[in-house]
Amino acid sequence: MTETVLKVAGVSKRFGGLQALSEVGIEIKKGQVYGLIGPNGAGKTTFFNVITGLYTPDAGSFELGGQAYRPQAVHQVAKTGIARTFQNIRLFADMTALENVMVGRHVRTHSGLLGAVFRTPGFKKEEAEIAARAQELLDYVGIGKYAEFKARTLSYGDQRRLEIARALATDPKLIALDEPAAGMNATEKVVLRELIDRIRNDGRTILLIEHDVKLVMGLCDRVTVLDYGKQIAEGTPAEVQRNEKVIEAYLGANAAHAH
Ligand SMILES: Nc1ncnc2c1ncn2[C@@H]1O[C@H](COP(=O)(O)OP(=O)(O)OP(=O)(O)O)[C@@H](O)[C@H]1O
Repeated sequence: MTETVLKVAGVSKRFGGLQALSEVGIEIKKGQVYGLIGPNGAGKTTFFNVITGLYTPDAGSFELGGQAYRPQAVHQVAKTGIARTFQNIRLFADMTALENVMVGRHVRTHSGLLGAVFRTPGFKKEEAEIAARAQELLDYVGIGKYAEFKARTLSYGDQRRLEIARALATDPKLIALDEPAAGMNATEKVVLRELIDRIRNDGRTILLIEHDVKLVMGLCDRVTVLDYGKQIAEGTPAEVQRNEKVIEAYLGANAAHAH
């Protein structure tokens, strides 16, 4: 049996009078790409924010790599082993690409603040190792030649890849990508798809929110569909595509957009 990486059950979250999530649960196996889709406002980002510690849930149980965890704070969740990217890119704009990835790696280092302040030999050795690893990750996502460029000078697609490199730097059990294809052109999307495929084939496990249904259907092993905070379908892409509730939710959303 394949190992379960993330198992969450009964996640609920209310904002005032709005039930943003009602008892949502997913189980992601090692090596899977798991998709989270649904019309605008369905609760996808809220669900991401809950499992990564940005929002406190009203209810829910959480297990990562077979260990219960409480998603209380973003840095704790990162240490537990979930790394994420954001819908609105969050890089250190004036730091270089390499430095941005090095920051991600510091989640797993030991020298600490005093080592950094006094620049101890242990710290310097560790820094050199971190820089080398960061460069490897930049090469891996295909932007190695921009290592010394400031993050803000990179193209949109390259910034998204840089975010992925930074997430990988934490050696996560699960990498959570929040709309990685947003704002990308067709060519960039093809490259992104290849990258996500490669990350999976290298043994990583990925949770993906994505609006581009074609990308999700082509890439994901399993998909959960949310609508108004409720999980209306779960299964393989082929299964959810022919689910009546899913068809209705999307047709309804399209009809709403038309007005
Ligand atoms: N911090 C918040 N305070 C109040 N309401 C919120 C908050 N965050 C989200 N919501 C509401 O919860 C609902 C779900 O929003 P969410 O952003 O999770 O949806 P989504 O599926 O990610 O949508 P999109 O595809 O547009 O990003 C929406 O009605 C939204 O307005």
